[in-house]
Amino acid sequence: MPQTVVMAFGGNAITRPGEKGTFAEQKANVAVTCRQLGDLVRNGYRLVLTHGNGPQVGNLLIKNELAKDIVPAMPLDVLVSNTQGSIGYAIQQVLGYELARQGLQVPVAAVITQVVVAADDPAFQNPTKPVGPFYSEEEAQKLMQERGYRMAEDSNRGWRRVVPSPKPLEIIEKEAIKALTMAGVIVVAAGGGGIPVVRRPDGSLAGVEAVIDKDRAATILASQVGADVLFLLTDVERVCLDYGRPTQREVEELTASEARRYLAEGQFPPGSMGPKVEAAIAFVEAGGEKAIIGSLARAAEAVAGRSGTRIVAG
Ligand SMILES: Nc1ncnc2c1ncn2[C@@H]1O[C@H](COP(=O)(O)OP(=O)(O)O)[C@@H](O)[C@H]1O
Ligand SMILES: NC(=O)OP(=O)(O)O
Repeated sequence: MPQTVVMAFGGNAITRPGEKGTFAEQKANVAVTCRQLGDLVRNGYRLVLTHGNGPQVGNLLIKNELAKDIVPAMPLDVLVSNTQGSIGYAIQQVLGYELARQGLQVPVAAVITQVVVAADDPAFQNPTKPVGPFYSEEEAQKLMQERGYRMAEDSNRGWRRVVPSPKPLEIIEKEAIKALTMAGVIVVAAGGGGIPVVRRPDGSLAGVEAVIDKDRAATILASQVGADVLFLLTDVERVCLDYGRPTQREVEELTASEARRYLAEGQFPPGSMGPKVEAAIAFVEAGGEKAIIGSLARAAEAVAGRSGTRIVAG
């Protein structure tokens, strides 16, 4: 039975801090990982990909506001769907080309994915998800005063706008994603954490203004496709303890209970590394073989166990 692998491409790794966020930059960053996936495919792995959208959806919010007197502004759930299309398109185009270059003809398809959240999730009153560009503290103060934005520091990298990030509960298109995966298609699903929707009493769905964390959504995706390994790929090679301090040190392996302890100690911020560690713990505690947090640029080495931080049961 071939192994199934879920890989999450981080939004801040698709548009890296300091980049403008052009589509060419996003494709170039995605290509670095796609070039490394040929061996996985050749060795018979089933691949399910997902991706973040923090920088990208935040940039759409800015466009929304700058053009609001010219064209209608779109709600945040629609902007998330836009990023599923654009980043899904980038991955489809680049991965299809890289696999073909290696003599592998494997279909790649992005699925517009809705993810159910709870209407009363406390996250709606406590926005923590960083989106859009990085600002100086002075610029952030100005945006908070003049635009009423909620802003927060993002892992010592600068200040960013933050939006609600409710807990993902269910992937609506799970059957389609699973059927395509079992048919040998490389599926790009739950992009940007999924389009956040709530289920009304009559069973209908309605979009809500939020950005779900893609690492948390990746855990649900992994359990629904029966993944053996979950990769959370970002722009650092490993998880660190005392990150940003003189005593900073990388960690190669953590048991779920060690990771949970460090999480409780505040080692991993809620808007960046925290959700990755939470997702990794949830995956292995739900029976997954291992979760690996590593660099988008060193995916093959992470698969081979030569890079990344492994979170294992125990
Ligand atoms: N303990 C830690 N170890 C490593 N990176 C950390 C840690 N705490 C915070 N970070 C930050 O988390 C970032 C990755 O989270 P994030 O930017 O949200 O990822 P992505 O958008 O790629 O999924 C790293 O670039 C780093 O700046
Ligand atoms: N939605 C989401 O988790 O995006 P990032 O990967 O950019 O945080």
